[in-house]
Amino acid sequence: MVKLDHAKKNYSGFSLDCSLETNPGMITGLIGKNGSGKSTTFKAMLGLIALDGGSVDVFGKPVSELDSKDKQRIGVAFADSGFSNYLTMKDIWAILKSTYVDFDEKFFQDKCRQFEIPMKKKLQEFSTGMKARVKVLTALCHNADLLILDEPTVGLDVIARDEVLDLIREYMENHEQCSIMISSHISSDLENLCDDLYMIHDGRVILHEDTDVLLSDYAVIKVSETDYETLDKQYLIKTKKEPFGYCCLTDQKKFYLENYPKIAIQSGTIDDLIIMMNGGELR
Ligand SMILES: Nc1ncnc2c1ncn2[C@@H]1O[C@H](COP(=O)(O)OP(=O)(O)OP(=O)(O)O)[C@@H](O)[C@H]1O
Repeated sequence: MVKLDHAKKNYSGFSLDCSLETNPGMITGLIGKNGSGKSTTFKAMLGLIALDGGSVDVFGKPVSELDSKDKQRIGVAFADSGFSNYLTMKDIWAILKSTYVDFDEKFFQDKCRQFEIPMKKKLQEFSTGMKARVKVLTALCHNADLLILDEPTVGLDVIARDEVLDLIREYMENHEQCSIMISSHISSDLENLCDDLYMIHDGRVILHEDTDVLLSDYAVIKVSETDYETLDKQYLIKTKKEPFGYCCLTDQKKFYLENYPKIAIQSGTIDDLIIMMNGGELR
């Protein structure tokens, strides 16, 4: 549904060169630390920045050729809601209704009620959590086929984060053929939500894998210097020198469990993977 093929963007001190794709029926996550290029990637996907190279296709055509009908099929939540802080929820409701042909008024009303979003207060009086819910609701309210959600949970406490993630999950259940691209620097948010994950670092995709595979086949191996010498290194992706010896990342956990029953092998969490992929030496 979206395909970036070496989409390039150069800023002073930063360059993006990103290839990724997301398909119908899938929630695809983009993980990376601050400044790694997540928002720039999303802006490229929406044609909001001029590329310095590569291509971006959405719904099978170049993003620059999307017509207004195509754009109706996209729901977007960016860091900035795009609405003036002087608007009330009632104003926003009217704007959404006149903007989107397929605006789902009942969904919007039900969710505003569920989240106790005040209708007559100005956005500037809303809490961070309230603003985040509004942002996601505006992306989800018009039955879009493609959702692009840039850090929808940023700045939220655990409960608010769960509510937003549940909202996204529920949307996917009700729109089975839709495609969702979501970014976060909080890996646990995406671990339980996404079908596949892209890890981005310094504007480059450094890992792409199905979430299930990441959680089942990847592992962190900790070994002394002596054990490291005898370790079969063919399935190690990264190795980092530590005071105790070496910390290694593998995508073949089973192989090391079967062949080295005595060494410490931990099923990697996504955070472990990020730490290992962002440091250490590639093998
Ligand atoms: N318009 C711009 N002009 C110059 N530099 C920019 C511009 N937009 C982004 N950058 C730089 O590009 C890099 C990537 O920024 P980007 O916002 O894509 O990262 P991010 O992964 O979304 O970060 P965060 O998690 O902090 O939102 C940063 O170094 C940023 O300063």
